[in-house]
Amino acid sequence: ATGSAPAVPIDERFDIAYVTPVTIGTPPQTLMLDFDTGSSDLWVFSSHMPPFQVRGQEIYTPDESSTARLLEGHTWSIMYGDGSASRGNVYVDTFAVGGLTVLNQAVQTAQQVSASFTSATNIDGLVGLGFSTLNTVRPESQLTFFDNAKASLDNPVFTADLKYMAAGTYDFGFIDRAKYTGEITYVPIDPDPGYWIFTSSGYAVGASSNFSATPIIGIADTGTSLVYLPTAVLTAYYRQVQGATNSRSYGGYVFPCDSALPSFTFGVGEERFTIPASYIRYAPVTEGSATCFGGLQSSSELGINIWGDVALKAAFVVFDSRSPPRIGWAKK
Ligand SMILES: Cc1c(C=O)c(-c2nnc3c4c(C[n+]5cc6c(C)n(C)c(C)c6c(Cl)n5)n(C)c(C)c4cnn23)c(C)n1C
Repeated sequence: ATGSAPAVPIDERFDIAYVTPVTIGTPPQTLMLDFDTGSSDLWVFSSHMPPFQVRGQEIYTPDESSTARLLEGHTWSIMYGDGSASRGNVYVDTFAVGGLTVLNQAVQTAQQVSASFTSATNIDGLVGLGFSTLNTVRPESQLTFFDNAKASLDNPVFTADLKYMAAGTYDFGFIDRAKYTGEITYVPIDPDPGYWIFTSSGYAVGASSNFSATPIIGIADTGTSLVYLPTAVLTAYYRQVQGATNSRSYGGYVFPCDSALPSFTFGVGEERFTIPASYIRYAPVTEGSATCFGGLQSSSELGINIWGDVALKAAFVVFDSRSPPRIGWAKK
């Protein structure tokens, strides 16, 4: 089996997050979920939430699904890198995305979500595509939809073709030759931490003329908007940007929106991927401001580097869960 589904930006002005249509239950209930390689819980806004926490999101109502079964005594609770959080109980039900159907998928129903989820009116929940070891359901952790689907897929892979200010695609079980050019460069993944962790071979500010061959260990994370890199890399980049400062009040590097920006190049093995300046001129710090927030930010407080959507949009990325798992990057 194979599947293919769109990854649609939730906001038409900036690439904040991408959502993908899925159906859950019988008859099918359609929700728009954020497919996130940085986590491993499939959770949804649900009829178990207090109504004031729901602001326009679609909700999953297990009582209206003839195939929903409560997973007695199981609960979950998750906190994300931006401090947002959610928790609740667990059902198993039929889950379908892009022509793929998984029977008895663990669907984590929210009972509580933090304010930032309530205000994200276009996100009805998340689908974790990380390794199932990260799943937070207790007492027995659950498998991701991809792990449940894997045996029936033509190949144990999924690919991300995210786009700047446009709908991209998640493909499952196959690698679409029409979505990339040249060859795919594969590098090993360390699955132990549960993330898609790989080592980038280095970076260059601007085109890859002055490439600095320094290993950068980071996670490929479709659920994170920006790129978080070591301070040394960031100072090298923002040194080239007129008026750039690391603002405590805005919580990161900002610069005048009309400043000239270099592109940013990162290495995967011998291959070089360039993030255009337009992706790094991420968004005005507030509506209409002449100060812009950078798409490259510091990972110094995070303990891990994160290649979020700003980087993933610059490539076609293959998440290959053969043994041992590996990640592939190609130009497009
Ligand atoms: C260590 C880390 C992150 C690691 O993941 C991270 C981050 N970056 N985007 C997101 C997340 C998103 C994507 N996302 C980003 C958004 C931004 C930047 N803004 C202004 C809004 C309104 C957003 C929404 Cl609704 N959604 N979602 C849906 C969730 C649950 C996220 C959790 N963390 N997160 C941050 C900000 N930091 C510091």
